[in-house]
Amino acid sequence: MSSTLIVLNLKTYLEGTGEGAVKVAQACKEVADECGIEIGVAPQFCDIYRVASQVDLPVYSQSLDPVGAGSFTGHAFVQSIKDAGAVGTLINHSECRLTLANIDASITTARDAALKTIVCTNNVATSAAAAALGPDYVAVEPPELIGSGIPVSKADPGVVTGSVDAVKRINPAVQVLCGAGISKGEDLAAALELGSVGVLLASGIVKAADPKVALEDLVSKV
Ligand SMILES: O=C[C@H](O)COP(=O)(O)O
Repeated sequence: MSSTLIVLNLKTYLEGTGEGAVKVAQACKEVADECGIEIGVAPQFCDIYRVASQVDLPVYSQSLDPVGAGSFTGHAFVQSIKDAGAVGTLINHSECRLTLANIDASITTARDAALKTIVCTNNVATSAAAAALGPDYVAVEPPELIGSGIPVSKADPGVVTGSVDAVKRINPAVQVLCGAGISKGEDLAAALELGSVGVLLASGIVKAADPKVALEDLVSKV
């Protein structure tokens, strides 16, 4: 496996009782095995167990709450997420924003449970701030490009290179992903050329007529 990472966020695109998530995860696994690039998937909370127990690939939670065991209602508890089979979590996705203090607490909560952390950011300044908190990855995604089909690597390359430079300066152990509008092989290739180690993406693959064909295109130029 290369050190490139692709994380496919299923958001709330798929209805049903998890069969759709398993099917897309299976496509991710097959393409990952074919191309040697790590591909993870972030399903709905209630699908984590089903996906992780049926498909051998890295499963991420779409978020978590920094609460422990006990008197907490309506929260995404880290131990349940981990026991369901997740290996990591997104934090502060632009569709699930947190305060700085909660980002910090979520990273600590995930790290204490040995879950990998991907903190989403919206610009260079927030990428720098996130890097200071020491997650495994910062994923920079300009919100206006999310779901647009216009790839960040083409529309706003500066936010990727700026985030890579800022993160490297502040905490070289943190790796940078980028996302928003990524769907094609040329988008992933450009993202890597800009210095990121991979991509966080969703609609271009999940909404494709055939997600496996879309994934094969995505990895075709690296
Ligand atoms: O989590 C994924 C990002 O929000 C990107 O979404 P998108 O690929 O649909 O633009």
